[in-house]
Amino acid sequence: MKIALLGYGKMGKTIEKIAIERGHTIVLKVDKDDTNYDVSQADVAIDFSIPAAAVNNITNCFNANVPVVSGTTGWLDHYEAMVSLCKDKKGGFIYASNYSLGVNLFFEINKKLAKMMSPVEGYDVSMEEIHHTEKLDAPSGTAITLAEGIIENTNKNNWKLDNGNLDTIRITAKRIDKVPGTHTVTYSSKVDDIEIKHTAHNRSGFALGAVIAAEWLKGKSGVFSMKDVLGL
Ligand SMILES: NC(=O)C1=CN([C@@H]2O[C@H](COP(=O)(O)OP(=O)(O)OC[C@H]3O[C@@H](n4cnc5c(N)ncnc54)[C@H](OP(=O)(O)O)[C@@H]3O)[C@@H](O)[C@H]2O)C=CC1
Ligand SMILES: O=C(O)C1=N[C@H](C(=O)O)C[C@H](O)C1
Repeated sequence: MKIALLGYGKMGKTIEKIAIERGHTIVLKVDKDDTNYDVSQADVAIDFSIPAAAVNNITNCFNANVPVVSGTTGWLDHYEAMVSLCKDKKGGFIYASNYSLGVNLFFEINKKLAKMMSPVEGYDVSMEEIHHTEKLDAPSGTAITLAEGIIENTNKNNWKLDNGNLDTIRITAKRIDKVPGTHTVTYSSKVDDIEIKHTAHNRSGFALGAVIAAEWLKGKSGVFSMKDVLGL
């Protein structure tokens, strides 16, 4: 399969390695200030760039009729606009805040735990995410997905960074050199804590998931999620 890499930083380079190991060819690498590229030669594009570039890169893929796997976080105010554009152009689109199999299982555990905790009195839910110091967005996309999973299944109606009250989920974002990504959801009462935690040891899980998503998306049109790819 011919893959275009939109964004060639830490993730772009890890994805390249795994894609080549799985027999794919990288036909295009796009990095900073490279806005006049031609993606049409690719079977699938994979965007892991920066929040300010994601919308333009995804739009270019729809215009060139190339399905796109979007991993960049921090641009989700424009998600519905990209879904509409995808439908108008009959494109193929997957966005996931986190492509790793482990985190996608963790998302499901999080929703089940939220459902169990919802009727139980005396517990307050909060979240912590820890990432490397180069990360541009906070809270992480993964933390937002976890918060949405809790909101769907409890009486919490929003999340807040570094703040929270009875109705909201407090998310704390920490930046520590080199940390690939750690997410902890804690239900705290006066007598105990219940915690679930996912720790990424490196970026390979994210990258493998993105390549598997690209293999799955090739030749498809529509808007999909990692639940579709993994059959969860
Ligand atoms: N969904 C998931 O599973 C995961 C998502 N991510 C997300 O992926 C994104 C990238 O992460 P990471 O690789 O660690 O970040 P990096 O900063 O290492 O890489 C981003 C790259 O994009 C480049 N870039 C800047 N402008 C553009 C542009 N217009 N078009 C294409 N590329 C551009 C940057 O260049 P320069 O440095 O020169 O500005 C940089 O090389 C982040 O949003 C991160 O949150 C990360 C891991 C997993
Ligand atoms: O920027 C990162 O590194 C990561 N970003 C994603 C996010 O915002 O959730 C996924 C992963 O945690 C690594």
